[in-house]
Amino acid sequence: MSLAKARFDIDLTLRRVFGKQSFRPYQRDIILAALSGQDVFVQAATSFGKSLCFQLPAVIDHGITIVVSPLLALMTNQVAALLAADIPVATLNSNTPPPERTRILDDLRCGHPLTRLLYVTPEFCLTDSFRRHLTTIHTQGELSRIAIDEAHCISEWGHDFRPAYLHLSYFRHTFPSVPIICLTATSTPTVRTDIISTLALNPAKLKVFTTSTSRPNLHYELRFTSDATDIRFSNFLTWLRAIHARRSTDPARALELSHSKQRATAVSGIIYTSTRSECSSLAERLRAQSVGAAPYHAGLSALERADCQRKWLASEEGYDIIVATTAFGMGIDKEDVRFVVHWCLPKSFEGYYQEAGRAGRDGKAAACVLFYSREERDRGAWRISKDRGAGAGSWGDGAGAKEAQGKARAKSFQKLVEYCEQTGKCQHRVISEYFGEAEAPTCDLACDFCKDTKGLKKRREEGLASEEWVSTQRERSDYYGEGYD
Ligand SMILES: Nc1ncnc2c1ncn2[C@@H]1O[C@H](COP(=O)(O)OP(=O)(O)OP(=O)(O)O)[C@@H](O)[C@H]1O
Repeated sequence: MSLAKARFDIDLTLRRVFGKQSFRPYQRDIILAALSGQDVFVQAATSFGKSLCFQLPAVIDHGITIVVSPLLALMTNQVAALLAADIPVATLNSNTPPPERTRILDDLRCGHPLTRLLYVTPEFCLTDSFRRHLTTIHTQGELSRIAIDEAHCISEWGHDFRPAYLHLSYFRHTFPSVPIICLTATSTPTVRTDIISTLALNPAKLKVFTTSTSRPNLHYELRFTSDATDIRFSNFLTWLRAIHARRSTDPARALELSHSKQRATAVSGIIYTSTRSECSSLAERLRAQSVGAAPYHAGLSALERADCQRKWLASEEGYDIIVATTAFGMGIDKEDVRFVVHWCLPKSFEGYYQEAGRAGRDGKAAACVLFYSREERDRGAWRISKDRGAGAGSWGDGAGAKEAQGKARAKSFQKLVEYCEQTGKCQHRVISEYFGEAEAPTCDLACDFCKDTKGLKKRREEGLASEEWVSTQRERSDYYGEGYD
C-alpha cells in the first residue's frame, strides 16, 4: 500500500470504523510503521491506546492479524468492543463453544479468512493444528501480521512471565516475512532486550517507540496500616460513602445523575486482594454493607468470571466494584473506573503500575489507593525468598539464570516497598524513574507528596507498626498466612 493511501485510509478508518476523532500522540507513526511492513516494538503508558496500533492496520490491510494475548478476560474485553464496531473478529480459546470453534476454523481453513483479527493464547499457538491452519493462510498470502499484546509476559525478567510465550519465535522462524508488532506498558530496558531476542527480531530493522509511563490524571494515594490496627475496611467504607454522598448532595451533580438515570452509588472501581479467600470474604463484607461488590478470581468457573466481568463492564447494579486477585485486570479497558484499591502490597512494581492503570482511562481524575503495612512487606519478601529457594517461576537454563531472575523479582518488590516507605519525592516521579525515564513527569497535586508532604510523613509515622513490633511478630509461627494466588 502506498504511504499516501495509507495516510488517507487511516484517518478515514479511525473515524468511520473506530469512531474516534483524532489520533493520540505517536499512534499515527506507530500505525504507519506497522503498515509499511516493519517490525514494531511499542512501550507506552497504560491506557495510551496501544490496541488501536494493531487493530487499525488489521482493518485496513488485507488478510488476517493473529493477536497473541495472555488472558481470557482481556480477549473477551477486546473482542466485544470490536464486534460492537462491526469488525469481524474472533477468539479461539478453551471457552470457545464448539459450533463457534468450527465456524472460525472453517474460515481459516479456506485460506482467505474473513476474520480480520483472531485472538489466541500463547498456549494455543503451540498446537499443531493451529500451526497447520496458519501455514495454509500464509501460503495464500493472507497472514498479514502478528501482534503480541502484553509482550512483557515473554520475558523471564518480566512480572507476568508465561512459559508458552518463549516459543513465539516460531512466528519469525516459520514466516520470516510476516511483520510482528509487540506492545507493553511495563518493560524495563532488560525486559525489552529480552523480548526482542526471544522473538528473534532483528534490532537493526526494528522500529521502537517508547513513550512516558506518566498518567497525570491518576491520584496516587498511600494509606498506612498494620496487623494490630487494621484500618482498611472502615477507612475504605468511609471514603466510598463520602464519594456517594458528594454525588447525591451536590445539586448540579444530582441533577446530572437524575437526567442520565444513574445511581449515586454507581461509582466503578476495582479492589485487588492477594488471595482468593480474602477476595471472596471482602466482597461479602462489602455486600453486607449494601455496597455492590462482586468477587473475581481463578477459583470461580469460567462462566461465573465472564458473567461478573460483563456485568461490571455494563455498570449493572450490584457490580460497581470488582474485588479481584491478579487473575483480573491486565489490559482490561473500562473507561469510567474511578478508583483502584490495592488491599495488599502487590508482588512487583510493574504489577502495581499495570493494575493501577485500570483507573481513569477516560482521562478524568481517578484514585489509586495502596494500603501498605510493614507486616505485609515482610510476608511478601518472605514469599519471594521462598520461591527463589525453590526455583519457582524460573524456566531459564542453569542455576545462574534462575538466581538472576529471582534477584530481578526481589528488586522489583524492593522498589515497590521503597515507593511506599519514602516521603521525599513525588510518587509519579518514583514510578517514571523505575521505568528508566529521565524527564520528571507532571504532577498537579496528584500524589500524597505533592498534595501534603507534612501530612504524608505524619500519617506514615502514626500508621505503620514500628520495626521493633514487626520483628517480634515475625517470631510467631502463624505470622505467614495463605500464599498469593
Ligand atoms: N485516538 C483515540 N481517541 C480516543 N480514544 C482512544 C484513541 N485510541 C485509543 N482510545 C481509547 O483509549 C482506551 C485505552 O486503549 P487501550 O485499551 O488500547 O489501552 P492500552 O494502551 O492497551 O492500555 P493498557 O496497557 O493499560 O492495557 C480505549 O478505550 C480506546 O478505545
